[in-house]
Amino acid sequence: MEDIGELFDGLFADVDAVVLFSPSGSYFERFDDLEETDVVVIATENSVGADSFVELPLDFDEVSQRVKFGLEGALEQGFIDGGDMVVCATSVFDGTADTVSRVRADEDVRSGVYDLFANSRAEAAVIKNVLELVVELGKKGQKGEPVGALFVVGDAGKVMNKSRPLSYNPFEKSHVHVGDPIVNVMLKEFSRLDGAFVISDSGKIVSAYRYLEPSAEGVDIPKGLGTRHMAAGAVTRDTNATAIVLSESDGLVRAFKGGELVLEIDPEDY
Ligand SMILES: Nc1ncnc2c1ncn2[C@@H]1O[C@H](COP(=O)(O)OP(=O)(O)OP(=O)(O)O)[C@@H](O)[C@H]1O
Ligand SMILES: [Mn+2]
Repeated sequence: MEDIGELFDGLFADVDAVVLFSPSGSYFERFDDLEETDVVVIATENSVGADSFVELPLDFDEVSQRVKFGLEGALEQGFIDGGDMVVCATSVFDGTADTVSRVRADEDVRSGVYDLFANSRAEAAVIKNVLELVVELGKKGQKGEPVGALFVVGDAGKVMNKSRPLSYNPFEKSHVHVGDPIVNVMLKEFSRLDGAFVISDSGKIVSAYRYLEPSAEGVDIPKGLGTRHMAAGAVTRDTNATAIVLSESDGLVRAFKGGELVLEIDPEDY
């Protein structure tokens, strides 16, 4: 009779690399001297001191997103090669490695989500701060009401040139940055009004209430999304900005880069 290990042998056959998501130190050490198989660690911090390390900007709740982010990062940093067979160990339940996925790291896994953090014009921490703010706004709404919001992050000069004010800019001449708790309260308050927020590469709030007027020619966003999302997609094709959008109608948070939808998350999962 076969034992369970043999039955699952196929999962581990011909593996080029093992990817460990947020491993404990002792768990990591057991893998570290594997022969012929590379070990890559993906976590918010490299607390185990791995040589091959990809930084996770947030704990993706959905495993497929976590794995995509990790594999894109590992490909980008050259820890694995396109076409490699990879086994990922991650946690779905209580923080210990309880789930294994076998994935081929080809171009199909590239959704652009790693690229969003690592290769946006804006600093990765700024993207992360905006994403956190938008997720929080999506969870709680504003005064209990669902609210929509559009943040255009990075390449602010060009974004300002492709937009016009809908009202006076409350951030005119101020030097405040996203991520500051008081500023985040203000941003949430202003999100009830129309238009987009424009944020610089370093996180400075350049403007609220901007009406974006990018050329939407050739922008291909999923059907069913309205003008806010169209403007978000289009402005990221017309400039080097990244757009992060909270939908008032379906409550999801989406990010666009290079004219494409690269991330879609449900704030309730975070
Ligand atoms: N070009 C634009 N620039 C800035 N803001 C815009 C633009 N177009 C729409 N918006 C904002 O988006 C809001 C919602 O518009 P609309 O319902 O068409 O978008 P949507 O993509 O369906 O978004 P939602 O899912 O939040 O409803 C508008 O009230 C406006 O504040
Ligand atoms: Mn709408």
